[in-house]
Amino acid sequence: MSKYDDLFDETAPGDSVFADKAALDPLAAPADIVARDTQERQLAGLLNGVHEGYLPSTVSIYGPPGTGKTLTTRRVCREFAARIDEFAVEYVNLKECTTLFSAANEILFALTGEKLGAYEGLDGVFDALWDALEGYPAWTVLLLDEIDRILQDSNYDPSDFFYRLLRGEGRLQRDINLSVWVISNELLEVDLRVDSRVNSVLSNESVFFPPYDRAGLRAVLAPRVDRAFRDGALPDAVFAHGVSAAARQWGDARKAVTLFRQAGETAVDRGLDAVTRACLDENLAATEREAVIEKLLQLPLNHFRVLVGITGWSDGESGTIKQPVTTGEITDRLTRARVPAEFHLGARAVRDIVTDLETMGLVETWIESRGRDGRVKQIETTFEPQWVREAIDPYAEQSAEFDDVLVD
Ligand SMILES: Nc1ncnc2c1ncn2[C@@H]1O[C@H](COP(=O)(O)OP(=O)(O)OP(=O)(O)O)[C@@H](O)[C@H]1O
Repeated sequence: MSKYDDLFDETAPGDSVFADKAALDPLAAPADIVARDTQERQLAGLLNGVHEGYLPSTVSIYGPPGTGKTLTTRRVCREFAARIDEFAVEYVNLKECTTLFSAANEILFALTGEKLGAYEGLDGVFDALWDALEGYPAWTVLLLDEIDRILQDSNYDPSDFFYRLLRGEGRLQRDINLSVWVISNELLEVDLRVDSRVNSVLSNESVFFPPYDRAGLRAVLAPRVDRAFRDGALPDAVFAHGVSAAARQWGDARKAVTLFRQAGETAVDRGLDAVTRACLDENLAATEREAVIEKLLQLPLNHFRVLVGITGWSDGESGTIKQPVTTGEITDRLTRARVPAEFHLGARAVRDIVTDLETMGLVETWIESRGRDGRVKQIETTFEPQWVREAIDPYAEQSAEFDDVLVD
């Protein structure tokens, strides 16, 4: 017997709690969309404008992650297109597009199945877009997902790009009815920091997707866990406990689905025939850690540095990370590293960044009175401070400048 026979034997699902684990894959589209009735109605109302000869130039679909924005909007638009011949919808995910040229090309690809070479430039791609849209039904909705990536383009101004898409010559000349729906975490104008010229051509139409509450998550999860687990492998009380915790912590359907899958895997690892509260609690902590680290990796460099400063002190005896700290301690920690002048952060900049971090929910602050020494601001992370240290390596890997400012 080779070692692989043993390996596969050992990891084979014996008495698994799962009946159909794929039901807990957040990428798998559910048969029905539940708990988003208000949003489905709003979207349908907007689309029905077609019957009156009007679609808004833009619609901002916004809300926190995992609240069903993409799923619901795509589904409602697709169902409408299936019923109305003069209407078409195209969905474009721009997550890989860090330049406006590549974003325009990706849109072109969705419409025509082809991309243009770089030598054609942005003008060439826009011309091709209008050409393609001429062959489209009278009304077209372009759904743009994860558009915030294009803010990174230093060659073009995103506002310009948007202005062209909404008011471009080619579009006006050919009288093309294009409605651009942007899916993102924030309102379109906030997310893209559009200038006043673009702001004046946005339609102010928006559909907000709030985090799911307990009832919402229960509705989303119930049909999935029903399929995913064997009879009796997820007791009602354990299900209710997981739903409440997920609603309290995130209100995010994707994370909630993942939580139940991981809890099931923990039960299998431990040879249990049912998922327990402990299986859920353990994974709640792990999912929380992953979510925080993911958030830390998205932070601008100085914000991340200040967090490194906030968690950069150890308590002498125990060696654990000292919390809370003062603004003075943070600046002190940051200036200890050998940092080139252009990266210096003064006390005032640190204070501003701490305020930002507080708004983002990453730190908490309060004022402590120290008698004759006056009042001192105390700062600590709202999560396990060790997670900042765990984020340092992955942050450094993705940031060319981080090595210059690393606090040693
Ligand atoms: N109302 C719902 N009914 C059924 N499943 C849902 C619902 N909402 C979300 N889900 C599940 O959660 C996953 C994530 O949803 P979706 O991609 O629509 O979120 P999102 O709000 O667009 O998130 P992000 O901002 O992170 O892109 C979906 O693929 C689906 O599995």
